[in-house]
Amino acid sequence: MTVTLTNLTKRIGRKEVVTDISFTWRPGEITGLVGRNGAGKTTLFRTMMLQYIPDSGTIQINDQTVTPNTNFTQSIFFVDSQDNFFGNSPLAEIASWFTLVYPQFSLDSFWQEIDHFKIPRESRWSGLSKGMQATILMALALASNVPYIILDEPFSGLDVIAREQVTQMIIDAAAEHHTAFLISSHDLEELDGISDRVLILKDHHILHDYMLEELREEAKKIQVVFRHNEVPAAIKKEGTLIRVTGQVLEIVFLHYDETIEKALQDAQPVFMEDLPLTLTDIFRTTAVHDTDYLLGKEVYEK
Ligand SMILES: Nc1ncnc2c1ncn2[C@@H]1O[C@H](COP(=O)(O)OP(=O)(O)OP(=O)(O)O)[C@@H](O)[C@H]1O
Repeated sequence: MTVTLTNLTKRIGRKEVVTDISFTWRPGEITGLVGRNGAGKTTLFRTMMLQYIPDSGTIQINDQTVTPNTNFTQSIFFVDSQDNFFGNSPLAEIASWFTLVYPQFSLDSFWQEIDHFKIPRESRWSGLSKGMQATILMALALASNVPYIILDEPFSGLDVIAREQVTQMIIDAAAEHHTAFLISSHDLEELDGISDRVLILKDHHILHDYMLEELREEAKKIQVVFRHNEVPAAIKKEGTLIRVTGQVLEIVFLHYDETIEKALQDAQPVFMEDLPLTLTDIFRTTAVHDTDYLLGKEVYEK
C-alpha cells in the first residue's frame, strides 16, 4: 500500500496555502515534514485527509483516488492536535470512540500502552499534561493498527523523557509493524534521529525531498578558517555558509565532489575539519537562501 499525492493545491480565501504538492509515501517509511511557521504543514495534513477539499490535485491510496466518501480509518491515522473532540472526556470514552471508527482498533493494546506509561486509566483528556496527551495520541495511533500515521508536532512542549518515549514508540512501530509515519516538527534534532526522509516545505510547496542517508553520502559539512579570510570562488559557489564564529566558517556542501576538494586544498586553509551533518544544518542551508538571517556573511560575500 502506498499513499500518493499529485499536484495537491488548496486555497483558503484568496491565499494558496498548499501549492502543487506531489510525493509518494511508502510503507515503513518515516518521513519528516519541516518548514518555517506558516509554511503549510497542518493545512497539508488537513487537505490530505480531505478535511479541506483540495482545489486541485489528487490523493491516491493504492492507486485508488480518494473521494469525500473514502473512509481513511483502515489506512491513515490523523488526529488534529489543534482541533479534536477530546475535551474533558475520560480515556475510556475516547478509546471506545476509536473502536467504533477504526475497524482494527485494539483496546488491549491501547490500555497496555497507557499502563506501561503509568497514566491512570480513569484520567480525563483535559486534565492531562502535554506529555501524557502526546503519549495517549501515540497509543491511539498505534492501537488503530493502520499502516500510515500522520503526527502533527508530536514533540511540541514535551520534556526530554517524554520526547524519547514518543520517539521510541515511533521507531518500534516502524521496525515491528512496518508502519509509515509522516511527522511535522520544529524539533529537528528529534526528527533527525528517526527520519528516513525529509520533505522541506517552503512557501507552501515542497522545496526539497531528501533521503537522509543518500544526502549524507553526497553532502559534507566543514568548519574552516581561510588565510586572510579569503574564501575561494568555487567554495562560495558550491557551498552554503551556515554559521560564522569569529574567523571560523561552517560551510555545507550538498553535493561535495573532487572539484570542491581541490579548491579547498589549493586554498591551504589555516584550519579545516569535517563536522557531522545534521538535519538542522540541512534546514539552515535551505533557510540561508530563504532569508537574510545569517550574521557575518560579509566574509563570504566580499
Ligand atoms: N482556516 C484558515 N483560515 C485562514 N488562513 C489559514 C487557515 N488555516 C491556515 N491558514 C493559513 O495558512 C498558512 C499555513 O498555515 P499552517 O497552519 O498550515 O502552517 P504550519 O506550517 O502548520 O505552521 P506552524 O509551523 O506555525 O504550525 C498560514 O499562513 C495560515 O495563516
